[in-house]
Amino acid sequence: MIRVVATGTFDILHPGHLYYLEESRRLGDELSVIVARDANVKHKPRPILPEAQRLRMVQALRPVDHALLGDLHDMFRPIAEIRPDIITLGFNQHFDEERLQQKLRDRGLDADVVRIPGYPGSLASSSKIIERILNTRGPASPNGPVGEE
Ligand SMILES: Cc1cc2nc3c(=O)[nH]c(=O)nc-3n(C[C@H](O)[C@H](O)[C@H](O)COP(=O)(O)O)c2cc1C
Ligand SMILES: Nc1ncnc2c1ncn2[C@@H]1O[C@H](COP(=O)(O)OP(=O)(O)OP(=O)(O)O)[C@@H](O)[C@H]1O
Repeated sequence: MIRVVATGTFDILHPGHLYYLEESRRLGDELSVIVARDANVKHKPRPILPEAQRLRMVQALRPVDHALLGDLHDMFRPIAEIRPDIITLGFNQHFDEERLQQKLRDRGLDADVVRIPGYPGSLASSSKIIERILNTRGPASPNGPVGEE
């Protein structure tokens, strides 16, 4: 039984998320997904959707066997509980594979870290979808919010 763990924020789902999770699941027999806590998303604007909603949607995706909210303080705690054989990183996740692998070893965890490539498409990105909404429906757009002068 090969256990795989994937991680991410998953704010506003798109085909890039699905591709990352499908490719992660293909590497093993069981895929667990750790969804980032609202309070821990500090490297970019806070998610639009609250963590419980992001979790519920990830849980419903076909490649996903289990989904859980991450720990608030220690990112290695869920990993220590799941004990995966493989941890996948998405193409734009800001972790260095070797440093992460070393930190895992330091904690007595011997998962392999595998980088999954990107899925093409200008709207395969939560931030690009938000940008498009603002450009096409925001107050300054030609189709700005209905009912506003
Ligand atoms: C091995 C690993 C474990 C993680 N565990 C947690 C966690 O327990 N709690 C959490 O809030 N974020 C955790 N994260 C971070 C997020 O799930 C996510 O990867 C990070 O916020 C980068 O988000 P993005 O790629 O969605 O932008 C973990 C990331 C990795 C690589
Ligand atoms: N187009 C894509 N192709 C492959 N993997 C992707 C793609 N978009 C996101 N992922 C992966 O899905 C996981 C969750 O991504 P995340 O929630 O950061 O979405 P995002 O669309 O990259 O967000 P943002 O645009 O705000 O950076 C990460 O591992 C990320 O690398």
